[in-house]
Amino acid sequence: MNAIESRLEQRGVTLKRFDTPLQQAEQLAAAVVERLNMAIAERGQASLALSGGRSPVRFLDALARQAIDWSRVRLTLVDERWVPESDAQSNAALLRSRLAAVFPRLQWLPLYRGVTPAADAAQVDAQLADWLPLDLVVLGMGVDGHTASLFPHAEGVAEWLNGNCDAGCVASRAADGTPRLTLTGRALHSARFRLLAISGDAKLRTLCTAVEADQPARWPISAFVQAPMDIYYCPEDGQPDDAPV
Ligand SMILES: O=C1O[C@H](COP(=O)(O)O)[C@@H](O)[C@H](O)[C@H]1O
Repeated sequence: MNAIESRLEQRGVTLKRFDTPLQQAEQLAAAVVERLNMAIAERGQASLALSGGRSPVRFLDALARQAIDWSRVRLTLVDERWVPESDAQSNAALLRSRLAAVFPRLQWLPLYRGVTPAADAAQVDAQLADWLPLDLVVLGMGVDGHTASLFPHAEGVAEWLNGNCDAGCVASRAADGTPRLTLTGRALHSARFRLLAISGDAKLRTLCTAVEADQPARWPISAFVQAPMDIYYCPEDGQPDDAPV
């Protein structure tokens, strides 16, 4: 076992390595469905929060192929760019297009509402309260160590990373200052299970640094790398040909 695996083991987290992006995507989709089916069997429905960005395309395509009672699944995002779905940056648009085969059957809670970032976050927060604890959260991570839209050293981030944060959804900003909406520690820590998907050497190095440093305000991902969580890692960061750029 190498250094990162043993560090993660101390936190009760398992790192699963995959040789190809396709294997990683398919195994991640299978793990999601297993968790959703467990929740449906126990409580009659399942709640899921997914990440956006560039990385999840293959995973979303694999998820859309899964046979599960999608009408019992409540879906939201862990974060959103404050843009309408017509914008290429929209995480909601990514989910709607890659999950097109199952999307009409899901119960969908969008983050962007088009009022103001703060008003949208307050509206989502009120609706999300009924969904907590989420059954499953699938996180991604940027090379800078951000996860969801919880960015290093952002104003408010130390509080938002905390499980006792007042709100489950807040208005945040990306490193370039653009407005975002993000779930906070209140929603992400209380999830019954978390999966983290990362690809490429650079992200694995970030994860190692984040876990080693354990300074959540600098490396927001480190706040969530704790049980219950599995990490799905592939050294290759390949996107399918039809992935949005
Ligand atoms: O801004 C975002 O970044 C992270 C990582 O995105 P990726 O493009 O490197 O995959 C993502 O998890 C988050 O949902 C997204 O809005």
